Amino acid sequence: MARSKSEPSSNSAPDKGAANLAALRAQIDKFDTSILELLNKRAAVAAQIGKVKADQGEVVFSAAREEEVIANVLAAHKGPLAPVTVKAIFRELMSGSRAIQRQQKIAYLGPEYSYSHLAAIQRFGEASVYNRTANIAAVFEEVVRKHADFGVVPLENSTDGRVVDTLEMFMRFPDQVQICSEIRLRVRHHLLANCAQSEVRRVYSKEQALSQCRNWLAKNLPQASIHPVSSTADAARLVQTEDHVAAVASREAAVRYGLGVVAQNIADSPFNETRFAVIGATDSAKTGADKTALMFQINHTPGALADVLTVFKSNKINLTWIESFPFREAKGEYVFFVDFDGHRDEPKVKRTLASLEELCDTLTVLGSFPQARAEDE
Ligand SMILES: O=C(O)C(=O)C[C@]1(C(=O)O)C=C[C@@H](O)C=C1
Repeated sequence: MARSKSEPSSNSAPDKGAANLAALRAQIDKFDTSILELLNKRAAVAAQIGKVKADQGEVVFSAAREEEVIANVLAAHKGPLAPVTVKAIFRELMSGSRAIQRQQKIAYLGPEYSYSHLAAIQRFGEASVYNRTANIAAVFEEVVRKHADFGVVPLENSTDGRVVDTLEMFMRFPDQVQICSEIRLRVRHHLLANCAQSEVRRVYSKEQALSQCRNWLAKNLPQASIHPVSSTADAARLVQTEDHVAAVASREAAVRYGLGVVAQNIADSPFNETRFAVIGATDSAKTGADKTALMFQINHTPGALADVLTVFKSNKINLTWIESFPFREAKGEYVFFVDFDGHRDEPKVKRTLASLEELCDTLTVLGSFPQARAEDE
């Protein structure tokens, strides 16, 4: 039968396109097989490293080595993949290596899909086991009792400042945990609901998240009442059970609880980041781009803090964080928390610590650890 003019012939453009697509996909399939083979070869080497570490009584997670791996691959990377993608792939690979060596248990402040949980997943990947706790004290207790290998605790938020519960626990367990890694998590608040924005009558979230979105909520949801709850993830859970309600929470919480993202990035300040500490039994080896965290007390005399700061200045040490915190056991006394650039194994840091020992009533090195990159660095 004669082909009508409108019928595509076998070598028409759509057919060519389909053949092209099939050929390109065949190339991808071939690459995937080669990549998989290489990934499993890498994992087999990681398994051997695991045996060496077990023989030497070394811990599985090496924050310093993981930073080195990421730095190496980013330095060799030429695109077209985005660097964040490369970073995520290699973080996940190392999560898989650790799981082969010995599955790591990570304690975090719950519930699931809280920002602490997201920070923990960012550092430890999908192949770790996560234990959620009801409060920050319990994260420390899990690590101290060795029920968890590591704990993830929030230190400070760019809008709300320090996290009091965490600082208090460092005071309560001064020599029993060490900071081995830090995590910088961009906090992105969204309005989650299963109804239209105009139908929302109540908004739930954690106090801090509500305060970080106060102007947006007043302008865009004037009809809704605001209700603080224990966490952003809990707020998302509540939206599942009530009508005409919304939560301020993460995109991950929307996925977990099957909610729509009604409005994106609703925080009043465009930059919102929380810095977390990873606590464990030991701190981290030197990488060349490290930080050290200290906690100290000084006597109550004029100029005592200035003397301490002079020690940092004369050793050319850059402070990155300082907090004073009232000491519950003695009225009017303060404990200071300081972070600075450098590792406690560097000579100038050793000199600084020796001078501080002389000046301070108590001095605790909370740990040296690699400086965290921002999420998009
Ligand atoms: O180099 C090591 O110590 C390893 O165990 C290997 C490896 C990796 O997969 O590259 C895995 C886990 C460590 O935290 C660091 C790196």
